[in-house]
Amino acid sequence: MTAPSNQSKKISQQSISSVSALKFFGKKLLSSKHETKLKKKASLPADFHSASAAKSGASSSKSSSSLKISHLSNPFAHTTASTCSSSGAARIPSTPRANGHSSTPRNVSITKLSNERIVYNPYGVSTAGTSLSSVSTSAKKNPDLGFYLHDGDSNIRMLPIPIVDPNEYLPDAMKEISVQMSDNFVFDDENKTIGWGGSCEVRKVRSKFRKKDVFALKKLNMIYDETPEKFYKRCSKEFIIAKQLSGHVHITNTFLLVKVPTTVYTTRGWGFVMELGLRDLFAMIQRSGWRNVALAEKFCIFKQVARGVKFCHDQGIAHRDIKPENVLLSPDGVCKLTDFGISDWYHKDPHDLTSPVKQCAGMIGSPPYAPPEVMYYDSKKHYDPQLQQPYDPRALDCYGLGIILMTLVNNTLPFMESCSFDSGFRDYCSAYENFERVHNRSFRNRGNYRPGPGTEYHLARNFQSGHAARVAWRLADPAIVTRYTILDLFEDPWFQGVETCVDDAVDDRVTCKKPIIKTTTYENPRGFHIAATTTAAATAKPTSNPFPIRSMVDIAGSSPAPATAPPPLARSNNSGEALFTLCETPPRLPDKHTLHGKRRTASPHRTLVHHHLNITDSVVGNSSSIAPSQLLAST
Ligand SMILES: Nc1ncnc2c1ncn2[C@@H]1O[C@H](COP(=O)(O)OP(=O)(O)OP(=O)(O)O)[C@@H](O)[C@H]1O
Repeated sequence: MTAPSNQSKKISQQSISSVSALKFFGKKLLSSKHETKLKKKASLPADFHSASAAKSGASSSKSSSSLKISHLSNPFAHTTASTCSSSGAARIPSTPRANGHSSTPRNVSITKLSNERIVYNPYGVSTAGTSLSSVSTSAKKNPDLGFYLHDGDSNIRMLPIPIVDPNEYLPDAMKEISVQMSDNFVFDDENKTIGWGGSCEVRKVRSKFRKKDVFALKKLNMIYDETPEKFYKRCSKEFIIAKQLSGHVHITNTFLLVKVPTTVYTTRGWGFVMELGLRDLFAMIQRSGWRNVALAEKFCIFKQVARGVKFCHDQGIAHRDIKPENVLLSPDGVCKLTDFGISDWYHKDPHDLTSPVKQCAGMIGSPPYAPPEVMYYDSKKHYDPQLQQPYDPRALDCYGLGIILMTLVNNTLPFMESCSFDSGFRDYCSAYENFERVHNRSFRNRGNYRPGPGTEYHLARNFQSGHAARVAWRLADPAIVTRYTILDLFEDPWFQGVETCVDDAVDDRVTCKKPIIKTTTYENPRGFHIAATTTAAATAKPTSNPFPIRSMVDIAGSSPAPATAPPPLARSNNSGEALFTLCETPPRLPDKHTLHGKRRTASPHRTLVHHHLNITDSVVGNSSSIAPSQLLAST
């Protein structure tokens, strides 16, 4: 791996000799309409790419690099408008929601909320002097959440007590009988952060009832001026999408949305209990040994990621932040998409997959993987507003796939940004047009499967196959109208012929270990804990749900019910006898019944033997418990 201190010399606009910078430049884009505050707090110098490159390697954790977009200001506002802008302003739900529900006082509060700006701060602290550059390198590497504990300062981003019950924000089908993390899980003794991102910290948690069952807890943090209400909406939307997609072999399973208590490990808030990934794809590519990985294995990884993207699109969801950091490798070596923080339903009516596609506007995604139509919204570039046209969010995912394929094969990013200010991108565009003009005039035509560019083209040189190069270039077509769609990709004969070591027909719900849920604790208005024993009968979803029946979109677009309204979910056994007992501390419950305690079945769906994990191990050493971000920090 390239040493961080050398990176500034090696990274140039034209070529990047190491993907170590990738994480740094893989920052999420900020909506141009919401960048005023960020400019003040996290402005990057004009010579950012060259001058900051050295720092980038040293601070390559996601938390130091990512600039979360501000479209999350009203993430649940699904309107009938054709534009699903990434900017909060464009997402004000002034029009009725697609489900036709009329305005309620809740809508009023949403409208008010959506006028507030969210500006991303990787550390969740919104002090006037805070900027990315002002955060110490050590803090970037290992953000210490200890300072969140100082609740007296209004700038400190800590959720007010009481933390809202996640069930209040979830559709009925996703409500859980247990929402307290500590009911069923304990933090791993290792006390290590295994990953972090713009608004989260990921730690290992263990089942209280079967210690060898380890999961990831993605503890979610508030960002900048985010209100608790916005926080809850943003996080529940991410959870709903992640949960909707769970069960596919190439999607990281997200099991529960839970309340996390303040402990020595972290501060109170919400968190996702997820399937634990071994490391992310970025951590693999970043290692020097990646260069020796056989092309067949790289193509296999690419195909797995593409299957994950296709599944998202088939479900009516655009991921919108496809990049190697958001691909986790399972302990079995299976590639799984994660991080649905800026994903969205892309149909006008999310429930109707035949309804028209919602167009997006604004900057979404992460620069090396974000296509030109997105980069036009970068206000710093001062593009003609005429170029800022609404775009199909699925095309963003396809472009990201193309850049991932180029990166996997070339062992480096093709260029920093897909815009005319980047000479590497300009060269790529020239090469693209040249190839089309000189070698294959119908290159961009649908159904043209003649070989793509060959060794004479810089960004096709290492493919060793004109067909593989064709797929990469067609996905990363700078022109959105001719770019491969996910269906085009799956029809491509070369892509179809790529062998994978994973059978995507396997239902991950069968193979993936799910957490055991045995204890349920609620706080009643008198402050007592109400602990419930889950029995076989109680494992069924509640029939007498105290929450009104609301659709996913309904919940997403509305404020939570008033704190006093919903009583805890009632449970009863077969005879109708209540299973709740009042006690001051939750009792330990007998290890008899489980909610999700299916045993993992046999093998991890291998059809062909590849060695992703062996490669990783040989490349990174015996580090199965080390998170990608730690690897980055330690190199
Ligand atoms: N289930 C998991 N198992 C293991 N590691 C994980 C898991 N989820 C996330 N990570 C690690 O934590 C990192 C951050 O997670 P994630 O991308 O979900 O956070 P985020 O805040 O949404 O990031 P971003 O800054 O891109 O928005 C990932 O890149 C990965 O390395």
